Amino acid sequence: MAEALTRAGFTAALRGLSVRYWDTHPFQLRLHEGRCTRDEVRSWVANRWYYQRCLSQKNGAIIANCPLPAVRRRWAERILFQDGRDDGEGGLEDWLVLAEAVGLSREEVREERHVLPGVRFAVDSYVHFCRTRPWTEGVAAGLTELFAPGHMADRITAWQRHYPWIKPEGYAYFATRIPVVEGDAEYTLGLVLDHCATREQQDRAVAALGFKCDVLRGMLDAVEYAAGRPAGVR
Ligand SMILES: O=C(O)c1cc(C(=O)O)c2c(n1)C(=O)C(=O)c1cc(C(=O)O)[nH]c1-2
Repeated sequence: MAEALTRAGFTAALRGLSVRYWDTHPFQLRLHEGRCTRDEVRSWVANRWYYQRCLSQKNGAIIANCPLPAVRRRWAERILFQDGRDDGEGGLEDWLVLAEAVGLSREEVREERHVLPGVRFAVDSYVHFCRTRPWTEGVAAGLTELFAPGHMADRITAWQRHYPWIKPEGYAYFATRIPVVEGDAEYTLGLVLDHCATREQQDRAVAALGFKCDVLRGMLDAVEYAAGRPAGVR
């Protein structure tokens, strides 16, 4: 087996996957350039709901697979972030506010009426991955958060410029998430660097992050394919 990478080398291998992140996907480019219709913006929001609503289940799976109390304790904060401490609080609630701000009803989003098969398959495979792989790989898959903050900030600027019809309260999710995501990503990177010591573990962590990039891009492939096609003939 090849020698383990240095911390710097391993970090560079993980960060190098930024080229596979979803910020350069054709749908994402169109969305940020203001070339999406209202229905396409709504489709992105309604489909992304499925990802949001599965995050706590995949985080629960990582916790279930992790034998370290300190890691479990910290990871549990992510579940509270999405689910809130009570009904009507947390990231999922903020996502429903975003849904309403783009003209969707809570019911149609919650009932997953617009969730496309490809999005379901991609997100379900992420949850399955975190259930069945060692916790270090589940954690490494979450490292797309290293690439997310700039992209999320660009999204707010682009949407405000190009889609003035979106109600401003819709941005609450991103406003709350952006300051948290950087800290989360740095913590996660430290965990992966500390706990993936052999070359084999390091390679698996890089592969996990690559897999996660595919999950995100797979979601957008489905949304882009469905764009402009009436339901029923997709
Ligand atoms: O808006 C985005 O572009 C974006 C991307 C990602 C990501 O890269 O997976 C996450 C989020 N947002 C996010 O809000 C979030 O809570 C989140 C959790 C995770 C994860 O894999 O655990 N990714 C992301």
